[in-house]
Amino acid sequence: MIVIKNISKRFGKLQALDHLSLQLSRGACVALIGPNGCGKTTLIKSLLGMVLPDEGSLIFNGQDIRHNNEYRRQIGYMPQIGRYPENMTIGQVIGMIKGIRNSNETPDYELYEQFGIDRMLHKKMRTLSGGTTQKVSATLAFLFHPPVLILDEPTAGLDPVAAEILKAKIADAKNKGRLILITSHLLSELEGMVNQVVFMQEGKLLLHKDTTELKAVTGQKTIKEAIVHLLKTGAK
Ligand SMILES: Nc1ncnc2c1ncn2[C@@H]1O[C@H](COP(=O)(O)OP(=O)(O)OP(=O)(O)O)[C@@H](O)[C@H]1O
Repeated sequence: MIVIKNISKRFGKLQALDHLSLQLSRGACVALIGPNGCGKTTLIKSLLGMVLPDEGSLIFNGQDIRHNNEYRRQIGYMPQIGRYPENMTIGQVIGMIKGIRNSNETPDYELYEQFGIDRMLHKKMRTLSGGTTQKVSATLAFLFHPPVLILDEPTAGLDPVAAEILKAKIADAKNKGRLILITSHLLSELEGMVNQVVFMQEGKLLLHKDTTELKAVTGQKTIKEAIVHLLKTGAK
């Protein structure tokens, strides 16, 4: 579904992505992990067309994304920090996004209902807490039934009840065969949610493995233990 071929991106002297290749298929729920500054967000932004790689190509459903903007309609994106027009209310933001989308399809209002967004529609974006902004971002990411979801630290800042609601929604999307890419530093949160791990370091892909295989080759029980083991032994 997504084929990343040998992409590199420099910011001045800094090599944020370094000849990275990766294939992601439908039904995969992938944890994108690695130390701060290793290039995870740059990779995500490249997939979204927000960062232009210096070299390499990104193929979405067989088409190079440079020649086709339409592919973006198929991706639901939840940014780490959602930025919205601050004087608009939640209701106006949701209405605006639906207007831009201009689709006859019935939106997915499950998160909207579960997060109680209907009771907060009048609130201005600038007055929202970080967690409420995250709820709006999550609602928008899932609103149009996207076959691909890119979630940047999705549960960071959410209260435990909201985090469980979102995790159940991610599990449901996974069961429906969507492709889901999640970045998180909370490795224990990813346990039971993801079925593949992509580990990046200094802009390079260090490993891409099924979670069962990762645990088997490292002899560890959890993703967290397996990654710590790999980092200590330097093995791949
Ligand atoms: N627009 C930019 N201009 C200059 N440098 C940038 C820019 N965007 C990212 N970088 C640099 O590229 C490197 C990779 O950043 P990126 O945000 O992709 O890392 P990350 O893995 O998402 O980090 P974190 O885990 O902290 O979110 C960092 O050193 C960052 O400072």
